[in-house]
Amino acid sequence: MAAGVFLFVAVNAACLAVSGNLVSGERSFSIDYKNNCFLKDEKPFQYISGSIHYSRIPRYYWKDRLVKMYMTGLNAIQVYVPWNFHEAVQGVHNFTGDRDLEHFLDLANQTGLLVILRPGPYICAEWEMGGLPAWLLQKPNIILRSADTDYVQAVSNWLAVLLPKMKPWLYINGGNIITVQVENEYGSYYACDYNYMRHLRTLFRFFLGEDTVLFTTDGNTDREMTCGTLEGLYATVDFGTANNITEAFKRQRRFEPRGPLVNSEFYTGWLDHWGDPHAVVDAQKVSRVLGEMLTMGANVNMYMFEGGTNFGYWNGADHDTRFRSVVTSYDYDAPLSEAGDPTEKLLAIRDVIKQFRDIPSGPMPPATPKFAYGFVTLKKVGNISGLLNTLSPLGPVKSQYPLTFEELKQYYGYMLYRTTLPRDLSEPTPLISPLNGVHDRAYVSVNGVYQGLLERDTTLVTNVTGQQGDIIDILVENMGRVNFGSKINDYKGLLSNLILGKDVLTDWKIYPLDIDGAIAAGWPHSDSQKSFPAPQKEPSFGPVFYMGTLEPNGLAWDTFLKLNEWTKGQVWINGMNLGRYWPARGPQQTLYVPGPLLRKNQPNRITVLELEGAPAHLRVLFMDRPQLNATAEKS
Ligand SMILES: CCCCNC(=S)N1C[C@H](O)[C@@H](O)[C@@H](O)[C@H]1CO
Repeated sequence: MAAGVFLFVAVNAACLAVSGNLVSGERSFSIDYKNNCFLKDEKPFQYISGSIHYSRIPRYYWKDRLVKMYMTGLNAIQVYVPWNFHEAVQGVHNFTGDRDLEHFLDLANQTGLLVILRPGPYICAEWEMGGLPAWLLQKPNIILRSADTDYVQAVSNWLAVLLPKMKPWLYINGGNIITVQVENEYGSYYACDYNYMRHLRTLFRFFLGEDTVLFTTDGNTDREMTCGTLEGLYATVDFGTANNITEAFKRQRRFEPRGPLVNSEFYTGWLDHWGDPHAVVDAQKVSRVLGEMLTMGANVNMYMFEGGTNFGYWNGADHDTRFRSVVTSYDYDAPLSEAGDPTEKLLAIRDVIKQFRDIPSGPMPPATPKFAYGFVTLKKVGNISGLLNTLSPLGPVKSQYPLTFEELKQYYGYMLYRTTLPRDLSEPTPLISPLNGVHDRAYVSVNGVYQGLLERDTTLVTNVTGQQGDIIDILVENMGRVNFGSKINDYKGLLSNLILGKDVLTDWKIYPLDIDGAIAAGWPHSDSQKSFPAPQKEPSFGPVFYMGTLEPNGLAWDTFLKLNEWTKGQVWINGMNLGRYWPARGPQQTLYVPGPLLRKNQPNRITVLELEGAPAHLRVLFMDRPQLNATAEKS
């Protein structure tokens, strides 16, 4: 070890065994600024933690993942609380089923895992709008993550519900939550609003008490640490394998001269956007750098340890040079795979942890069984244009100019914008969004015949032909709201007018689409006695629904759905929205299907919305392994 590092380690080495004067049986968790460490019940404590997001794992698999993390030798887990997962509708809170946070905390407690809680209210996390509920955008000029009064009012109301639920779970109150993070990498946000952070500190202190260890996490620059930290909140940093550890912790020391070294997000992998090559991080590098940090006595949380899945519409997006939507899989090349399978990376990490603490004896629980159920051939249900009575039962909202999703109080999924052609268009005529106002993709049909698509930032024109009075349908897809940076106030739909040739399109009928509601109510399978288009096997174009049945075989094992030669769309099985598929763009080629979602002895209902083009064979394939790193050409 280089002399410089040795000196840094010597100076910052975690505290030696000190014994406090704890009243027997009293629990405490605090910071020892003299000896640079955490104290748990007055004894030195170094956490070795991993991030796991309950919102990305079906409830029935929570225990499986937690036990594997415990058997790896972790003594803590780190958990985000996505505000929008629990308050989809303003004022209506849901903590049941897959949202039963207290059950998750209890399972962690039973498993012997402490918890580092990160309730935000903003969490980033490649999660839809960084966890903020989209209904905040109903105030047109709201300044998110600031002292904006409407934002602060909504935040205060939310934390007044969440934090009292969390207080009994604090370690000092008999639970397993040892520390609580305030906001998330606030220093990376443009606002740098100390009044906002001070308000959050007041709220967290009010609801959680004076003894709870509150902290912040920021990325590795001085600006981030300057705007992200606040007196009374312990400043921690995050960095991955590419960073210099000594430099990173020196930056933490500039803001926390004394106290434990903490890397709150040690990146074990990375995220994928549609169209990216699949991100991977070398397992040996991860385990080596982990060992170096633990040797320094640092507290480390590995982000992610178990990534899981962005089911439904929960994926987020980034917007640096352009809008880039995050894929459905949150595998993250993490030590536990998306399906919860231990990887070589996990075993390498376990070998490192063994050098620092006893790890539980006994076998690592195996991967859950996977089954290749094989091919299912679907049949066409119909075009969206022809299904509006089912999908938009309340009918359209009429407006001279387009309205956004938020104005119609529909926050996720798809919306249909309909009007008529203002004149004959015998020649292909450009349809454009001059202000780049298509958020995020628009699929254009005339009289039900698909014409082409528009895409935010990248495809701003498509050609249309038809006759005056023909019906033009524009299906707009919300691809997930930006979760990082200044563009998180990410309105969806047609944000500005569309120009067709020299005409501004007006007099819209706008159809909110409740596809998930219709499918949950049994459509289209419950209509199976109704006649559907003849099952010709022909390629089709534009937004079309298909259905099929995976016949039961007495097994309900994990499986992976591959839509080979399909283009882009959404899948539901037995009413559950599995998320988006886009093999044409990749890198993800399969969707994770959790086994317990399937029925062993009844037909499993498959519904697919293909947005662009389905193959003539109309087949989908259930495989026994994932494929996350290929584009269609290479698959
Ligand atoms: C491409 C920009 C990514 C910005 N997010 C960053 S740096 N990250 C930090 C953030 O705190 C965490 O929630 C995750 O979002 C993580 C990336 O997985």
